[in-house]
Amino acid sequence: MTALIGIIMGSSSDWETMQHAAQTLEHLGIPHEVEVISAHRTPDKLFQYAENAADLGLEVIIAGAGGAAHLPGMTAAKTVLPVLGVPVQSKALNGMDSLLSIVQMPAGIPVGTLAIGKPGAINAALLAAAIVSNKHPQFRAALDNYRRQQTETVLASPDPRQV
Ligand SMILES: Nc1c(C(=O)O)ncn1[C@@H]1O[C@H](COP(=O)(O)O)[C@@H](O)[C@H]1O
Repeated sequence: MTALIGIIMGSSSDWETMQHAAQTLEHLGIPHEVEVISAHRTPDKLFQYAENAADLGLEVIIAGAGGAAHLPGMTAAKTVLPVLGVPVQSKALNGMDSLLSIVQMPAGIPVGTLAIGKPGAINAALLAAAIVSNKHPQFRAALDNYRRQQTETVLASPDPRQV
């Protein structure tokens, strides 16, 4: 099966965060691809990627970027595929800049914005998995299993006063 989910990020320095999206999809067994693409530094590559994404079989795009994080919004401007934005934690402003520049899209061009950093990257993958499961229900079992394991881990956790 070709990749159903595309993970893109503004810089290879975002990989530390975005690897958690890739690892989550790996764990769920959902075909995905990863690329570094920047709306600022490689605008032509971004336009080409977003315009061709649906034809190449992608069903959801996860876009992570930090600082002036225009990548998710510009991707959404060039495709009607669902775009999930992950604000990468920036050094200067702790990711508030990333968050606000991704979440405050004008009406008409939606980006589903997740939390800053690793939790956002993991949840973007889980949400993308839920979206593709509508068309590919075989992945739903993996999602159910992920939830079950999580619940079991919490229920099995020791009394925090003894740790
Ligand atoms: N926000 C964007 C975009 C974009 O939105 O197109 N391209 C790169 N960047 C961000 O710049 C930060 C610093 O990048 P470098 O580490 O390469 O200097 C990264 O978090 C990246 O996502």
